[in-house]
Amino acid sequence: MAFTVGHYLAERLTQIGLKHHFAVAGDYNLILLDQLIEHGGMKQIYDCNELNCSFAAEGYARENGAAAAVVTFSVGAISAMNGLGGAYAENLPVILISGAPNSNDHGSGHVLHHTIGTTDYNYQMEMVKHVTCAAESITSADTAPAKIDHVIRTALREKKPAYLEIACNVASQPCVRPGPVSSLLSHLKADEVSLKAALEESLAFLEKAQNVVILVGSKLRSCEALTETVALADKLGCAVTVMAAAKSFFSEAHPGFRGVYWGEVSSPGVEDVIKSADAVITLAPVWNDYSTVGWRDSVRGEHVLEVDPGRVTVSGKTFEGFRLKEFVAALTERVSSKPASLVKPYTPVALPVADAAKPLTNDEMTRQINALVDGNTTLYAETGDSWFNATRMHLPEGAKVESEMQWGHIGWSVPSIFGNALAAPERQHVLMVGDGSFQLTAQEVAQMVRYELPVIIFLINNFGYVIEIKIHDGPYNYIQNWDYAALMQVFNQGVPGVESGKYGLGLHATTGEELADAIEKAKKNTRGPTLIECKLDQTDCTETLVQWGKFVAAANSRKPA
Ligand SMILES: C/C(NCc1cnc(C)nc1N)=C(/S)[C@H](O)COP(=O)(O)OP(=O)(O)O
Ligand SMILES: [Mg+2]
Repeated sequence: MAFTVGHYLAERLTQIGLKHHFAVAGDYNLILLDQLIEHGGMKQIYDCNELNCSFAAEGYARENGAAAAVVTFSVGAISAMNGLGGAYAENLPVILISGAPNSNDHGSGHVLHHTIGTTDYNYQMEMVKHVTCAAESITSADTAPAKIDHVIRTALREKKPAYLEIACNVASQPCVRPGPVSSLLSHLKADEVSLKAALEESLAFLEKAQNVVILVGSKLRSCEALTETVALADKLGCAVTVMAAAKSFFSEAHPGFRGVYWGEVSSPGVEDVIKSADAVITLAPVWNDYSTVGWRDSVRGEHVLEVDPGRVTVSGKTFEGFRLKEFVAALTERVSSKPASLVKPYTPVALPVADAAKPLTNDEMTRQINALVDGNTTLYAETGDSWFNATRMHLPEGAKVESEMQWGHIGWSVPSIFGNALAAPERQHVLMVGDGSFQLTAQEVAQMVRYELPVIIFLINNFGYVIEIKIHDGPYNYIQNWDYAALMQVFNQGVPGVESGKYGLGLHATTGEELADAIEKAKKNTRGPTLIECKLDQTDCTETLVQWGKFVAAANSRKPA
């Protein structure tokens, strides 16, 4: 078997740790899909559409560190670009690979199908450059290795999505074989002078402080510094708080954990922990309109040691030329203990057990889901009140929470948890998704049925876009109601004569008792997803959402300057 361009790509993707890639077929990518299968290093997983394909890859990258999605030209890739926007916003190295027109067609004046009908097919490359850190077009085998290596190395180094388009007549062309993958995985060497200067300035800043607190931000995972952060917390012996989008990036079982900081809508007592500190170490935060509660609050200023990806700012000076993980490790070496901020004990707020026979409430649903979460659970929180429900949960050691608070594309969670479950089949996957979000990508549950993934889906049916209702109400926030649980009968149709792909389970829960019973059934359904449709009153949402929604609405309605 000749080694081809498609094999080279497959070899590199396998070398960086991919065991799967996601795809939607189209005539521009069929030969490439054959090459990827022929190579044998990864399982090819199919999605219902290219938006879901790109989000499934995003979810895979959350667990696996990187991912790849293969789509057809233009009609496929432009849909997938939405998922790339999400991967860019959430700092995830997803490689989008698009089949592309025959290399002989460029400059030929040919009008091709699936294009916008012009004779210049470059518009896709121009578009995708805005949501990637590297983008290359492969129209010949001899240039393929350098372009493939550049795109993969850049994506891994910058933790951002990247893009390749491969002409449909090139994927099966003979190609040289790749060398060691180490050249794609290496990082730039730190500037020791700058690192040392940043360290000295930071130590002097912390030496003067009494009440030191760490605030963990949402970019910390993509900086690969979660372990280093625990070591710093242990050495300082201080309080550690997390931002909502960084929920689970620091263990809530750690003695220093003190809750979620979110300005005025923080967990009880946490705002005071931050406000009473005379030194806050912020680790890779994102201060956007949502995390600042409508620009009302951020933790910045002279009392803050700002540690960002590749930059430290403290005492009026700024330093760069090293990775966050290198700085945190070096700081841990030299910093002295600062336990003053730990004086107050931390007791998470426990939700009361409701009367099981009464209509189901948001609090009771959240309480029961929290009880289901164990150290082996990955809990997905879709945009909506699910964010606030996840934020108020208390997590056991090892539990993970996935959210998308920067991009905030409703429906993201269904395909993303599908990809995440494929990356970590040994973990329990639990999804909290609202009725409005679910309607955008519901069909990807069929793939969970097909691949027999026992994802437990809490479909929160509060009859509309409640988060939007709280921000600004109008007729546009009300949607057609579905029988969501009944969808499983539709998806269980399976292929006649084929045993697999028929074990989805759909259940309704209108009381605490019904929900408890449904959860027990879901835990026993190991050969397919279980969707539990939780019916809630439309007015039943978290108080935090109501407060936060008001402030965000006020920010949105600022008069033009
Ligand atoms: C419509 C929209 N956001 C606007 C929006 C519209 N389109 C896309 C792709 N992404 C978005 N965030 C949002 S948050 C809805 O309240 C979600 O409704 P649902 O899933 O039902 O959750 P809640 O009821 O808890 O709000
Ligand atoms: Mg809703």
